[in-house]
Amino acid sequence: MIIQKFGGVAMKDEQMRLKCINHINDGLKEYDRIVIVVSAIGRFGDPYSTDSLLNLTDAFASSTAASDLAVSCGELISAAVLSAELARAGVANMILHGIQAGITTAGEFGDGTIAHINTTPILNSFESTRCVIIPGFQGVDDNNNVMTLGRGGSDLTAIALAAALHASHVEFFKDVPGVMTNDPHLVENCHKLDLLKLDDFIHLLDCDRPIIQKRAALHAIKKAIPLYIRGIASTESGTWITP
Ligand SMILES: Nc1ncnc2c1ncn2[C@@H]1O[C@H](COP(=O)(O)OP(=O)(O)O)[C@@H](O)[C@H]1O
Ligand SMILES: N[C@@H](CC(=O)OP(=O)(O)O)C(=O)O
Repeated sequence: MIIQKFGGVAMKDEQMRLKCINHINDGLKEYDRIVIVVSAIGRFGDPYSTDSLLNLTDAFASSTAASDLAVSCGELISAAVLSAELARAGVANMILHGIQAGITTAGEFGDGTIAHINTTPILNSFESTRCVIIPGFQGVDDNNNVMTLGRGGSDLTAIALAAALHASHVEFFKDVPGVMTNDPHLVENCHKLDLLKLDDFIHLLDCDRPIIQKRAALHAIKKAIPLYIRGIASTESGTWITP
């Protein structure tokens, strides 16, 4: 089993999602079961992106629980869109969301942590499909309230699921060909790294827009989960990050 994570940029429009579907089909050729973790579609300004949902009303400042419920819908919409487009492409799949996904959170609304993952619903789903989609960035707390995991939290969803399900690794699909020596959108003449240790990777995440969420990478270190970061639009090999 592998986990494939598609972020907001990979999911941003139908053309990009066709690339996601190709990567999912490639994954299904090689692995018997795939868990797909998706983030909300697009970035600020796109209607169902996390930032757009966060800005629906200033009143969210008065209820972080209400804010989390609204913002979590971005990942639900994204999961539903990908599920339908996969089905249209002939790829059988199933979505597990909310309480169905078995992800229990703790902590504060807007910045929760994953306290526990009950893998039974996902494992049961694999009896009828090889492809399970989980909306990232969220879980439900002990009172069944939806709670989000902090910005970039779909990365944590993906890595925590890999640990709980004993997946072989997590694949991330990005708008860059892999992990570079620096953020290529900020620094010229960076080059791609082929192989990296998690302990060295963590130092590349102390920036405004890290390639994956630092909290997620720390979880990968704790649980010894290999990561593979590659370009959504390229066939060239990406970066392996190993424990
Ligand atoms: N060392 C790095 N190598 C490559 N990209 C980096 C690096 N550091 C930061 N980035 C940034 O990470 C971005 C990809 O992450 P992000 O946009 O969060 O993806 P996603 O949509 O999957 O969440 C790149 O566009 C790049 O600007
Ligand atoms: N959509 C959430 C969670 C996330 O991880 O998104 P992305 O994978 O697009 O960075 C956010 O913007 O914070």
